[in-house]
Amino acid sequence: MKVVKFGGSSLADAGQLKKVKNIIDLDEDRRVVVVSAPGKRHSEDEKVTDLLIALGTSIQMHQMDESVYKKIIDRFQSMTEELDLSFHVAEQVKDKIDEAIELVKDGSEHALDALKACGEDGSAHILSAYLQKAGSDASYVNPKEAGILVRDQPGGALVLEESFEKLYSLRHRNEILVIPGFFGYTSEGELVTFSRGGSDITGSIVAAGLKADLYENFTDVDSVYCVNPMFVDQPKQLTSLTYREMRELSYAGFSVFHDEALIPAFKEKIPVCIKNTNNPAAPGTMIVADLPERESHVVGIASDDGFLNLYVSKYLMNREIGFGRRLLQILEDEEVSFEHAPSGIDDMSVVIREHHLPPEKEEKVVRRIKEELEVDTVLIEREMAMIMIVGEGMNQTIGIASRAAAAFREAEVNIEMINQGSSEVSMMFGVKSAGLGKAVQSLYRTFFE
Ligand SMILES: Nc1ncnc2c1ncn2[C@@H]1O[C@H](COP(=O)(O)OP(=O)(O)O)[C@@H](O)[C@H]1O
Ligand SMILES: N[C@@H](CC(=O)OP(=O)(O)O)C(=O)O
Repeated sequence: MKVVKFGGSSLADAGQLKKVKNIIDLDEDRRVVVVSAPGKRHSEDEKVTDLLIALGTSIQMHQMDESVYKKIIDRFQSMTEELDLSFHVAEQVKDKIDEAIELVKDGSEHALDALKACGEDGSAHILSAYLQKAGSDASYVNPKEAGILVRDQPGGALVLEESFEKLYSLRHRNEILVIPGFFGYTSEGELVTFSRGGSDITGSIVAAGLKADLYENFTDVDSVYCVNPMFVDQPKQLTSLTYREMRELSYAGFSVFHDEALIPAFKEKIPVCIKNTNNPAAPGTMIVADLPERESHVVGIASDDGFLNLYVSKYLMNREIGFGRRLLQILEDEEVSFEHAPSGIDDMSVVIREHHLPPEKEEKVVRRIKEELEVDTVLIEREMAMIMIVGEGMNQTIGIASRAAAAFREAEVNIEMINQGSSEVSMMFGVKSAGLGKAVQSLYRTFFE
């Protein structure tokens, strides 16, 4: 049995839904389908999830944006009309959106998540109705009925272990099951969404729970490329990757697959295949537990910007037991999560995503570090980018760091920070955001051309 997930780009309009149906029809093992909210139809378009968030925010500010509401309703309505579905389907989707709007107006804690989830829920209602109309035995299955139980963390749900056993009982159902992605329910019955892009997580949880033979993730590219196609035209396609490589690459910027989505599939050793809805015949990228040793140890270069470096120095820091713990404790107290923390003899850097330390928090964090740790210097450098080169066996291979350093030199980009060691499959470089594109292109030439 295969669990198939279709991303927002695969559900953007009626034409895309027809392709989705054809893909399901092509393989009778594709019995469980997880769907995202309608995504962008063209580069200037808006994702339904973004529209729902904008709508929810406007309601919270007591100025419901009617034009956004209309855009959302129109998106779903035009799909149901083009697919020639009963008007009841569009009504059902609209009723759920209206119900969630009332919750936001009442100011209830989980209301924004309930509204955000309407995109995926609408897609699932429409796809299941469309499959039924075409004569398939298909049902809509709500994540509550499926048994997707999560920890109560609005916008950042984490799956609970008991979900997997409950999901297994879905194996007894013979029809095609269509499950909306992106959300689950707490044990108290509250709807909570995963982080953005979280339908990939639902797909992985469902595949793990059902002990599927394969988790197919359909998107809008033929494969995972060795570098974000935003930086390099037609980069090399990757036919296979290990779970560890893909997790590092997606965490560091390969947005094609959510980094948290690897873990459930990995635990059950379910292979993941990334495929293209617009070209389903292409083999895609397989993500598996182990691979035979490859000729080139670097398989991918991921990158992301929007980081800052919190730099702290203090003479004889190396002699002060507990310094690192106390620095990180201040960040924990102020609810600031960090990404990396490379250290020297008398100094330490903490790399943080910029949005986790907004200027209003920065002032307090810096003051506490100065007062409580009595440091010599504390500096915050914003507009930083991180580049991660990834590959199994890379860290046992001599010369990778020197080739990377030469690539940075050729691009005339200064390396602000290097971190290698903790992860056996990656090496991280910090650079100023302005040099990111040039550095990634130069690394691509060095390792892939
Ligand atoms: N290394 C990469 N390989 C392939 N695609 C990538 C990579 N890095 C970023 N992407 C982007 O990810 C996009 C697909 O992810 P996403 O937009 O979330 O799709 P979906 O709508 O299917 O969920 C691609 O169109 C591409 O622009
Ligand atoms: N619709 C949600 C969840 C998701 O997974 O979407 P997509 O498949 O379009 O990345 C979001 O935009 O975050």
